[in-house]
Amino acid sequence: MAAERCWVVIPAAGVGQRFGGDFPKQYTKLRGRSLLDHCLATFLSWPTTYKIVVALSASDRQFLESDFATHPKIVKVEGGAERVNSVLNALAYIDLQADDGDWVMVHDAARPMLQTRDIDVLWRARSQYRAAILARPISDTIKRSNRAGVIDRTVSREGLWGAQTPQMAKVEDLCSALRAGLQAGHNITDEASALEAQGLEVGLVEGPAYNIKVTLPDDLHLANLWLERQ
Ligand SMILES: Nc1ccn([C@@H]2O[C@H](COP(=O)(O)OP(=O)(O)OP(=O)(O)O)[C@@H](O)[C@H]2O)c(=O)n1
Ligand SMILES: C[C@](O)(CO)[C@H](O)COP(=O)(O)O
Repeated sequence: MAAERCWVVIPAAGVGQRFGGDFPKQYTKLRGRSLLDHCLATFLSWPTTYKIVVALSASDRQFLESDFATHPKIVKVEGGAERVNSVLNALAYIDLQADDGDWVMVHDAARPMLQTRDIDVLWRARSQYRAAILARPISDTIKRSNRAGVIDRTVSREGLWGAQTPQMAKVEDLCSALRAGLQAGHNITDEASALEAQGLEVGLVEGPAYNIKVTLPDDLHLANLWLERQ
């Protein structure tokens, strides 16, 4: 039986509005390397990566400075208006090349701390689930606010997880789920939500606390603190 292939999609066409700054946050340096390049380096060092499809803004000129701008395993596609559109554009490329049964992992360029050992944990879950994601059980007490920014009520955290990435599925499943979700007008903020909407079982695989998404400036400080402990 041929070795199972895993494609990788890195959505990296965002503007980083919440992060601020003069350029898109995926090009912010963390220990001298851009957030995006941290992700690319990790997946390039994972032996099962088949190809990496990076979705970039049409106006992106900074990827040319990436350490991996001309890497043979990396393909560039144009991103879209929302993250889901960027992912779907990358999948459209993969769909033309994928063999039946190929897997794909989608990982945010804004999550630079992922390690190959974390990818291995998710990859091993394919024996148990047809789709799975890294996620973290919620440990804080959860509050829902009212319009005045006051606690409206406490929400049980029982069974609540914070979704991370990578999110893994069969190429054909993810392509059809995202297309169906968009067609139905769903607000798709991660791959799992589209798969769930199609009735697919998506496994939850515990991811590391350090696999944070750099969304706000403070998140970059947190990432640096984690790296100091490595
Ligand atoms: N149209 C978009 C929007 C987002 N992303 C990517 O999706 C990932 C997660 O999105 P997020 O953290 O929200 O990044 P931004 O959209 O850039 O942030 P903001 O919402 O603050 O603008 C990022 O790697 C981002 O580059 C993308 O490829 N295409
Ligand atoms: C995909 C994701 O990282 C899972 O938590 C998250 O949904 C991305 O959200 P964003 O607003 O596009 O950063």
